[in-house]
Amino acid sequence: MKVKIINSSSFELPSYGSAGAAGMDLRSEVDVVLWPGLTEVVGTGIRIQLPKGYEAQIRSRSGLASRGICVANSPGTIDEDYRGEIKVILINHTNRCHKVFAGDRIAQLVVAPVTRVEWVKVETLDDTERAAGGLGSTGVR
Ligand SMILES: O=c1ccn([C@H]2C[C@H](O)[C@@H](COP(=O)(O)OP(=O)(O)OP(=O)(O)O)O2)c(=O)[nH]1
Ligand SMILES: [Mg+2]
Repeated sequence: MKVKIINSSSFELPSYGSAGAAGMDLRSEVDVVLWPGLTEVVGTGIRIQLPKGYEAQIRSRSGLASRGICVANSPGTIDEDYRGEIKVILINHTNRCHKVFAGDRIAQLVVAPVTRVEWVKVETLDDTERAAGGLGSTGVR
């Protein structure tokens, strides 16, 4: 997949953390402080060109999420036609400041196929057993 490094040539590209990892770990390009309860948009220093028919999802790393540092819009959507810097919207759910240093792995990028549909306007939809039941209609436990 094509990647453009925005600033430094010694920049470490996102990489898979294990042989079977679904996501590549994204690194912060900057030092930044995440204030308690607030979001911060954090640059990763890369621009990418997704293969046709694919999107990328930005997801939290569980190790950080378990300590209250999450991707606010997880999964963030990177469109196939986006050519800007990949940015990670982090939120600090804790009551303390959290420091991110340049090079820290802050999120993960999962590349996934996209399905697109076209609308067909109708008057009725096929019946199902569920019908309009939702929001816990099958029970909560
Ligand atoms: O976490 C994210 C989410 C989005 N983007 C970039 C890539 C994506 O293709 C573009 C638009 O994202 P989205 O469609 O989620 O945001 P929007 O609020 O609908 O903005 P737009 O009007 O630009 O589509 O912003 C990021 O860099 N990080
Ligand atoms: Mg959009």
